[in-house]
Amino acid sequence: MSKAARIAGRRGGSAMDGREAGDAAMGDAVGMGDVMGRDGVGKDGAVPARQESAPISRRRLLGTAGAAGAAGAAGLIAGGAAGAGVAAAVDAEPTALATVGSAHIPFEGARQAGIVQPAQARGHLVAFDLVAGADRKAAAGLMRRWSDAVRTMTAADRPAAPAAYDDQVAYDAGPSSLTVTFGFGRSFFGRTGLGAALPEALAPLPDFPGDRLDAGRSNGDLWVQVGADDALVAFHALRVLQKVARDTASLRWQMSGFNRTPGATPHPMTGRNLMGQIDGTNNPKPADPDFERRIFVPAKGSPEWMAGGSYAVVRRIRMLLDDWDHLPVARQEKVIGRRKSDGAPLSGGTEFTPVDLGKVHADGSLAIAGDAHIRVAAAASNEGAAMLRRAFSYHDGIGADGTPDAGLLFVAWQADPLKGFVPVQRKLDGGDGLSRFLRHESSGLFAVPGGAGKGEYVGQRLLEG
Ligand SMILES: C=CC1=C(C)c2cc3[nH]c(cc4nc(cc5[nH]c(cc1n2)c(C)c5CCC(=O)O)C(CCC(=O)O)=C4C)c(C)c3C=C
Ligand SMILES: [Fe+2]
Repeated sequence: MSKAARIAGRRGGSAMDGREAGDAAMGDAVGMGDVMGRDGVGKDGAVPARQESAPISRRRLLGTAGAAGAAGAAGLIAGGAAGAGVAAAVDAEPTALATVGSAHIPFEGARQAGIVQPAQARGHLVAFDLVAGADRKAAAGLMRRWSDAVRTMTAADRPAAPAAYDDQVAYDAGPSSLTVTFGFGRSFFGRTGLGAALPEALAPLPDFPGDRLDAGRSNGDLWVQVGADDALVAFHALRVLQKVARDTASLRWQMSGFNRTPGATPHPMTGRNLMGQIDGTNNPKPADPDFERRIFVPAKGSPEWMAGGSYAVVRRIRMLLDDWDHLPVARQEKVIGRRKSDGAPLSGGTEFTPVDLGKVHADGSLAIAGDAHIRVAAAASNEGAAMLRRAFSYHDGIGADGTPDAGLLFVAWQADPLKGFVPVQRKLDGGDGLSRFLRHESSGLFAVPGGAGKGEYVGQRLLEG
């Protein structure tokens, strides 16, 4: 193991990065206690940047973050070359770069990782189909091999001897908040003879009139979500999973995305999407009394094997960025219902001020327009329907039409898609001012079971039940 990795490893344990506040608020959700020590909760319900277990002031952490790429790398390289004196200096002056690498999210738990934790800087969404002849037993073997590989890759300490399939791409890096989340698509159940265990909630999503879906990039037998705060760590995890799947499942589609790098902003804040909006503010919060019920299948839920699980709706949503960019900022704000600069609702206040959908101006006009995205999407407009949004942006160059092939890899989590994504998207499809600037290009719905315990694999209750 390299000196850099050892230094990062020593600082590892329960360390976590200085993630954006909105994300952190979400990350403070269920199960975060098993991720790391928690900081206090701010007055807006957001939590400040998480800190290392080693004493390091938040100011210093953030102050070094911007320069971390240069200073941190220089320090680590120097540590490798010049011996103990420099290594001691690196130890005494930890950098934010080392903090990002050593952040560790456990694989094992009642819930799978990658749902309530903040979305990482890098993400890959991938679907696989079982190869011809791969039956339930083969699928169980794959889920065990996948789970064991992820258990190793997400561990705080890397094994001294890498597994045979490990190409060592991420050898020098810490776990970097790596999470891997597994789901089953509707077609999986027919292929494995598990039709009796098919959840009702996996009924195909309705056709929305505005959809422009590419079937080849939609659905799939198995879904894998990889997230990490380091690009090589994320690539490595995906590559290992693909190698491990060989002979049992083949790639159906793959999409790669990104978010802001932890520590890139001078203070923690909710991230922005590629339209420039602060996105994620009004996600359900774990402190909400109905958070659990809305996002996770209850212990006594149906089917039994989905207890502690959730349903992921995955949509590749292209943003028509050239059209959007032509809109003056005031019009853009009207389309969303929030100010672009700071995410404050147009009904007044600051980012986390509750939205007042009833507010009218002196001239009688609505402060938040009738077709504003946050009005049409609000739980209050959809009989309480709610979902946890955890997205990655994507940019795959310029499309055939000469405009950016860019947008949002939108992932919505809920206990029941019929009480989350479906009613909201039905309404957005017809009545959302934002929909003129979006194109839904692919879609998937996946049953994501609860997490694996010690020695277990994800999906064991389904495959061996
Ligand atoms: C079907 C559900 C949703 C889709 C699809 C969707 C796409 C989408 N949204 C944005 C940008 C923003 N969305 C915001 C809020 C928001 N969006 C949804 C649902 C969908 N969005 C909900 C339920 C909410 C919360 C509404 C509320 O109760 O206030 C916001 C505002 C900030 C925030 O609260 O997150 C933005 C900005 C884009 C760009 C997009 C497709 C690419
Ligand atoms: Fe939205």
